[in-house]
Amino acid sequence: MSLAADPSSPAQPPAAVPAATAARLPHYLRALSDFGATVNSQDLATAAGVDAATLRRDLSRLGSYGIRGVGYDTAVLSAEISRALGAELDHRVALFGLGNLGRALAGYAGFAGRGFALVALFDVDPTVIGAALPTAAGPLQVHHTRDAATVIAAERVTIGMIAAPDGDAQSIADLLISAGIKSVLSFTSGRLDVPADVHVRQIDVGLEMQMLAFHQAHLLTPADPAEPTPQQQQRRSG
Ligand SMILES: NC(=O)c1ccc[n+]([C@@H]2O[C@H](COP(=O)([O-])OP(=O)(O)OC[C@H]3O[C@@H](n4cnc5c(N)ncnc54)[C@H](O)[C@@H]3O)[C@@H](O)[C@H]2O)c1
Repeated sequence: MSLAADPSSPAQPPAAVPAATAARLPHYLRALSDFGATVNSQDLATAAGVDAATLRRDLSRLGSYGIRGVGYDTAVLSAEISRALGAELDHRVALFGLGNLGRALAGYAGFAGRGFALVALFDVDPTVIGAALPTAAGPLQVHHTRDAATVIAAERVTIGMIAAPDGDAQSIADLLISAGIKSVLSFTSGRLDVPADVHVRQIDVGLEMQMLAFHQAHLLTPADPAEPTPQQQQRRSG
């Protein structure tokens, strides 16, 4: 009995999946790992933090409809979502910057299960160049950033990850682009100037903290009731 689309069918073209749906797919995939052989849409939606209608609409875009009264086959649905996310592809990642953050990323074991292999490490610090840095997948030699073009080609890197100081991010991005890399994940703050066909995801932790501070400030200081509403202001001035 097939509860979802045949996993041997070809992957959906990315254009068929709206960006908002694509952004929710990793959450569904993570949530699916908490369930047994089948899961109903309400339980999966709750675990993923969305409403059931959104989940059903998102999954229908992948061709997965589930079965009334039974739900979704978790293994089939996981394969379906992984394929839509390109997780079955061999994503080979190069990491630039092996300081506090870079070492933590290199040691994170969670990338491999999602189809990402860390295959190249770069830094400019002479004390680490040539050393074998421990990573989740075993020790990996650190190269100098100036050798990136050669190593990226040899290691068939497809994704560049930047955990170097903010001021070095653009030059590293330029280097990645000239080496043919189209996908960049940067933990630095500040805009990166890249061609239109290069996809940059930026994780600025400081910015995220500021957003939390903003919400916190508004939670703690609710709008002053003495403050006139825009409508009241308009009436007064009118
Ligand atoms: N540590 C954190 O918790 C944290 C959190 C959020 C964001 N960040 C950002 O991540 C980046 C790295 O932070 P960190 O704390 O790991 O810094 P860090 O100073 O500990 O490490 C930076 C590393 O980058 C290397 N480096 C410098 N120029 C380079 C280049 N051209 N190519 C490759 N490597 C180069 C340095 O030699 C060093 O090993 C910064 O942009 C920082 O703002 C850090």
